[in-house]
Amino acid sequence: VYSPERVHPYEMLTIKIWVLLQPRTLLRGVPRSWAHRLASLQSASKLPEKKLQALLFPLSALEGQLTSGFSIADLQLFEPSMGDIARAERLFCPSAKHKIDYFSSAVRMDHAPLIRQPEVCFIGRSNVGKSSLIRVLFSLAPDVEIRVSKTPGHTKKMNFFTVGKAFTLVDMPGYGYKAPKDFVEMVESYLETRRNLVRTFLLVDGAVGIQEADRVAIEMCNEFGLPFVIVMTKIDKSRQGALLSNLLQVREVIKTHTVCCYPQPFLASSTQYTGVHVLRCFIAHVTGNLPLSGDAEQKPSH
Ligand SMILES: Nc1nc2c(ncn2[C@@H]2O[C@H](COP(=O)(O)OP(=O)(O)OP(=O)(O)O)[C@@H](O)[C@H]2O)c(=O)[nH]1
Ligand SMILES: [Mg+2]
Repeated sequence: VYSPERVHPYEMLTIKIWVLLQPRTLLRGVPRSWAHRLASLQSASKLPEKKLQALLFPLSALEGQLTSGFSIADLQLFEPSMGDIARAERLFCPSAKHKIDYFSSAVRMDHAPLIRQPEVCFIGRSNVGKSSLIRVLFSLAPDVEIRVSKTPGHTKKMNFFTVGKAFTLVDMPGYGYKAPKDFVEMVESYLETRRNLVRTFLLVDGAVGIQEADRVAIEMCNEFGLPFVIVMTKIDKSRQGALLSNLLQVREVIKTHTVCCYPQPFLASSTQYTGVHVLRCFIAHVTGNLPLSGDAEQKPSH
């Protein structure tokens, strides 16, 4: 899995976390050659503390830009420890007993696989970066093929991926511009009827904020009583000022127009890997695969 040519430089962070935290505990059960390779790659992962913090918790990096009267602490509710992050990473790492794989696709609900394990799905406008984010979430399982494209409307079906027996993740076609014709029939009925759906990730472009089509999607989540969470994507492309004002807009919408939305928006960049590790941890947590240690558990997590 960890062939050096295939590992993104920021994925080294995972390795760093693993090796720096309890190597004996965490690497127990990992094949010897693999453990050696991890250790030898560790030297390549010397991220300075501040950069590490910004990479893991991008909200914190915005702290300095905020006006008085508003603090990131009000917003950043999900703060897993490094140990939690490391444990979540293991779930995203395939092994002989824990296969991470594409499972099937569906264009209608009666074609959706009958899987009982907890499920999360990714929705958002076409081109917002759903498939790209899923691809980096699965970067520790490089054999899982996820197609992304510059052209909006690329993902045409609901694509199901299984993460061992732990959970399923669904990549959805986008809404808005170039949405597939059967989008409503496909995605709305999925959201309305899928019993094992434990969390919906609604992706919003960090550079443009919540658009009209997103408001419709939020309304739909409210109507179906779905627990959902907003993820702001492509934050590497967004100017800090724009990102900040869009973040405040998202926060306001969550406060005033949502019923079951997680109060914290997440920030992510699929090219820089920003926010990806914490998202893995959040997914592991909401699918019931990761009881959190310490502080994070005491914070609200509806
Ligand atoms: N700079 C930057 N580009 C991104 C990021 N995420 C996605 N992109 C680009 O945005 C484009 C669309 O990405 P996709 O992941 O295919 O978007 P999608 O939401 O799955 O789109 P549909 O399947 O058409 O609904 C691609 O050209 C990606 O390379 C990001 O975090 N940063
Ligand atoms: Mg897609």
